[in-house]
Amino acid sequence: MPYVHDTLTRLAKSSPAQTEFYQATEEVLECLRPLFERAPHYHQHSIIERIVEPERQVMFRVSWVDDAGRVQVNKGYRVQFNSALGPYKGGLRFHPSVTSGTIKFLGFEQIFKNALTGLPIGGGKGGADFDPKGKSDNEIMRFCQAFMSELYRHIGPHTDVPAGDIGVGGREIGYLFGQYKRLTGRYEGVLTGKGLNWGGSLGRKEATGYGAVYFAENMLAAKGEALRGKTCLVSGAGNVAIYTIEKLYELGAKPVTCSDSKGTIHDPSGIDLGLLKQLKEVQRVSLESYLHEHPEAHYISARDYPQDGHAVWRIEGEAAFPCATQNELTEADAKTLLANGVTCVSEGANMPSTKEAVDVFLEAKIAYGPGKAANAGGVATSQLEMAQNSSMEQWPLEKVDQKLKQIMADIHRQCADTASEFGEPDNLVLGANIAGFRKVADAMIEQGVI
Ligand SMILES: NC(=O)C1=CN([C@@H]2O[C@H](COP(=O)(O)OP(=O)(O)OC[C@H]3O[C@@H](n4cnc5c(N)ncnc54)[C@H](OP(=O)(O)O)[C@@H]3O)[C@@H](O)[C@H]2O)C=CC1
Ligand SMILES: N=C(CCC(=O)O)C(=O)O
Repeated sequence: MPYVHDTLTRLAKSSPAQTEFYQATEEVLECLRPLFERAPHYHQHSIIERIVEPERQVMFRVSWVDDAGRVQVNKGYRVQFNSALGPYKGGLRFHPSVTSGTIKFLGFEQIFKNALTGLPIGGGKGGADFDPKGKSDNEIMRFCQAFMSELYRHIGPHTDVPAGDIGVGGREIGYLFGQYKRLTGRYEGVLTGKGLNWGGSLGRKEATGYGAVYFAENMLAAKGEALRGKTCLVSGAGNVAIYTIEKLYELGAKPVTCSDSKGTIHDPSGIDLGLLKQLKEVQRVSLESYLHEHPEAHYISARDYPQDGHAVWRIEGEAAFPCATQNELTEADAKTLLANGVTCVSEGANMPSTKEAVDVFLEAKIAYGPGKAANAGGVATSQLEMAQNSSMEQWPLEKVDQKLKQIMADIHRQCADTASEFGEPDNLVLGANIAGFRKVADAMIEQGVI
């Protein structure tokens, strides 16, 4: 299929440093080969040449003053990747590792993730190389105000609606929203993840983690199994990890790990969720403090991680939920997980498994849910927040959670049905990529060459 090969070759040449973006596009395009053999019209419309190019990207300087009175400068980004299905929708990531390539990979994944939700939202993403760690609330506020002082020109409730991601939680959304309102004079649903008493949706904070667990439950149900009684491995200790752990407990599973950039906690009796929330949502401290209350737990410092992987995946468990960051789960980790008896992996993070790790999971035909399907509960509930904002309502939590459960079941069904349609019933990566792509590509064709 020269079409796919030529596009990938051109991408590799045009953006050699954007390895994560290339990784994300290579996975999708390789999955599309059987589709293009059945439906050559996508080639005639040059769809993949178009879909791998963002409709728009902005990069901007963010200057702000720290508490010591020093001027700081950061790079800000927003990629408005594809609006065939609706206004651009995707998070903002504040992390020192953010580059334009990071934002492009996240924005590209978002296109197909948002398509799978069945909701009218396109794909976008943004962020900055700003490190929130160790910053005072006032410094976070001044950075968010400076960041939004440029971003507001490019977003709106019917144009582009950002939300949270790594380093951007409720606090940051509040400061961003306040600055948007000050600059535009408009109170509107331009950000999601807002405060519950000023336009936020009940259930949004929990949605990504809850959704990843619902997706795992759907995958296991298809195999006549369930999470109840299973020992579960979770990475990360932020928004997605915390609420993944919360829902695992609710379904009768036992999450025994969590991790941050400094190390991993393994608590064989089960992670103390209340303590984890206190450490991470209130005190914003390292996981090492977990030991003060639970000296019987084990702490593995990041300095002692295996060379070829991460400590969390070397611990015994039955189901794994990577909820930290991209490429956190290597081929060696995947092989160890399988050897330890893991039969279910549901990705809360975006692209947490390396290509080689994905191949190991697919080869083993375990219940493997790729991030663009398994972690779509966050963006789906963000769209539910947009719907509430536009009708000036706030729905009860039960209604939001019921919709979330149904959306995750629908996503699983689409992925499973499409995988079977193309002869690989256990390959939800294939199913997710083809099902998401078809929706976007068909809309692009109907909307003309733009
Ligand atoms: N928030 C959302 O709505 C959604 C988020 N996601 C994805 O989920 C993942 C987690 O996001 P979220 O929970 O929101 O972010 P948070 O900032 O709340 O938490 C991120 C967690 O991952 C850890 N982490 C981040 N980067 C690294 C790294 N390079 N090495 C080791 N640990 C790391 C952080 O540790 P530390 O604090 O030490 O840096 C922290 O514990 C990301 O991949 C994100 O893109 C996907 C869908 C929706
Ligand atoms: N960070 C998110 C959430 C995006 C959103 O809620 O608009 C993601 O889907 O990766």
